[in-house]
Amino acid sequence: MQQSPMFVTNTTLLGNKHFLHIFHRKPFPVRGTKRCFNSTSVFFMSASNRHFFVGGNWKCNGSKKSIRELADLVNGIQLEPNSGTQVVCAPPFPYLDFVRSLLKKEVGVAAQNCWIHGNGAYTGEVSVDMLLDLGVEWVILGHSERRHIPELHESDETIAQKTKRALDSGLGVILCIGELLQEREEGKTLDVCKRQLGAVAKVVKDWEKVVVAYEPVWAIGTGKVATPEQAQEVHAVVRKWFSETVSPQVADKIRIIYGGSVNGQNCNLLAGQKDIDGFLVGGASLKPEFANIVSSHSHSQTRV
Ligand SMILES: O=C(CO)COP(=O)(O)O
Repeated sequence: MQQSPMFVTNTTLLGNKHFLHIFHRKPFPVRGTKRCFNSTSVFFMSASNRHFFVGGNWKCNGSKKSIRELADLVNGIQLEPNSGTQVVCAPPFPYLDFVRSLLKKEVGVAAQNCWIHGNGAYTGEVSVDMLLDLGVEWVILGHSERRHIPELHESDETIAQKTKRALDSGLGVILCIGELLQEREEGKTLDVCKRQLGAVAKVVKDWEKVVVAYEPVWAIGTGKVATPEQAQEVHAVVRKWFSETVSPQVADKIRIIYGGSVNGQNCNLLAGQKDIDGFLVGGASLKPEFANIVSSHSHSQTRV
């Protein structure tokens, strides 16, 4: 005889993440057993209420045709109800307006850079006011390509001033930090990250609209992803730095996301780490696997 379905739920805390466990009776009891439940565990909220954040950094890629296709792909991603996951796409400057008009409103748009000053006689630059005028909500600052490509070579101080200008005007900032391979090999990873953050902390007091992206330079575009343990170690130190240097409240609230060769395969393990609150994705954000990365927080510890 078929039994009526029965659901039992409870919740547990793993790391900083709450899981809802749903036990459902199998349609037919296994012979000789009375207990016959399958269980499904579903991640539903960070204990600290940090919503998962996934940014797609499209870098210097795209055409009107390919960007239209990519926007269709992003619009097709089903954001899990109540997950609070935030998705933001960062196209090159000339496509910002086009992308804002194509993407559904739940998906944010970020610029990949902004000018350090306001409007004026600055040939070739794009001001924060212009970004706001286009409905852009975020800007990526301090990306390693802007710090380290010799023709660009932005300093910690320049990045800090840009961050201040963007925040003062009401934009959110995805602030990238991270060490070069040589710096990692010399054991300087944590010092480099703290130095880069420290420059910003000198001029920024309100961190409400900042997401920190830890992007080890050796992992960017190389296929050499940091292990979940390597990333978690740095994220934990960064959070501790916020607690000691800014405040425990900011440390608890601020999203620290990981970037560097994230793809549809490695995202779940990374997303399961206590202090990894999302991703900044380069190459894989141009492909269908971006959808897997967006939903990785809910699969990071799912057991069926
Ligand atoms: O630079 C990155 C995101 O900003 C990461 O790039 P990849 O994901 O291509 O390694």
